[in-house]
Amino acid sequence: MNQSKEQRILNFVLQNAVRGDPCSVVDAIDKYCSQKEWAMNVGDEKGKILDKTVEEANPSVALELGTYCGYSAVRISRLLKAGARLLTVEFNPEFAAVAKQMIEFAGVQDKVKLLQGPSEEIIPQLKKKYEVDTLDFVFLDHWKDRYTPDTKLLQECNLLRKGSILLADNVIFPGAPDFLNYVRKSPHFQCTNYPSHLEYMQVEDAMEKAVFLG
Ligand SMILES: Cc1ccc(Cc2cc(O)c(O)c(C(=O)NC/C=C/[C@H]3O[C@@H](n4cnc5c(N)ncnc54)[C@H](O)[C@@H]3O)c2)cc1
Ligand SMILES: [Mg+2]
Repeated sequence: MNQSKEQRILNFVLQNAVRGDPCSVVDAIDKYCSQKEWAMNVGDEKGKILDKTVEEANPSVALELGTYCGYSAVRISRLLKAGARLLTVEFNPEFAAVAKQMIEFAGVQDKVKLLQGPSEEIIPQLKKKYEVDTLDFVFLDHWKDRYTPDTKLLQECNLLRKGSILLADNVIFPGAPDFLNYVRKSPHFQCTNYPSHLEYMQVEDAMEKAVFLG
């Protein structure tokens, strides 16, 4: 059975990155996906915006929606302080299997918990099953039409506190117009837009930061 693109990306990392070195894993994925096969990782240009936002949040508990191959899970977790953790949600079993190996190779498995399943089912379980009180940082990078319902779900489940930072990828391309409309119109969020480009391309894209005001 021939390999998937995601397995080819993982193999390139296993052969070209340094075990236990998250930066070398991130660089290897960017190298492969910019030179060989495009893939929907957040990439290095938007990755730098992600880094700055994670450093601003300095989260004890972070959530990622849409693990895919684990690029941003490795990128985020390499910046977490001792004892902090990232919960990352992925419902495609093939992608979850690749991401699990990516996370272990990078050596960040003690900081990252990969939750396999749909975000709409997992979010309501975070408090009781995963011992979350509130989330300090949330990275949204899953199906774009899930950004708004899942943001509302995070609010309904009391998972956000004053100062919780949401960061959404792709608000220009592929676009998340209803999400932008929702957070920018809501009195509960203070929003900032960060223009950038689609990963590995010269296409306009942007990230949106939405700070929960309580
Ligand atoms: C053809 C084409 C390709 C790429 C683009 C440009 C482009 C650029 C980008 O940066 C992109 O992030 C995207 C994009 O579509 N991302 C969707 C990412 C989904 C991942 O998350 C998983 N997932 C999706 N919904 C859920 C859910 N509820 N619960 C749990 N996991 C979920 C999936 O299983 C995937 O692992 C697209 C435009 C057009
Ligand atoms: Mg994306």
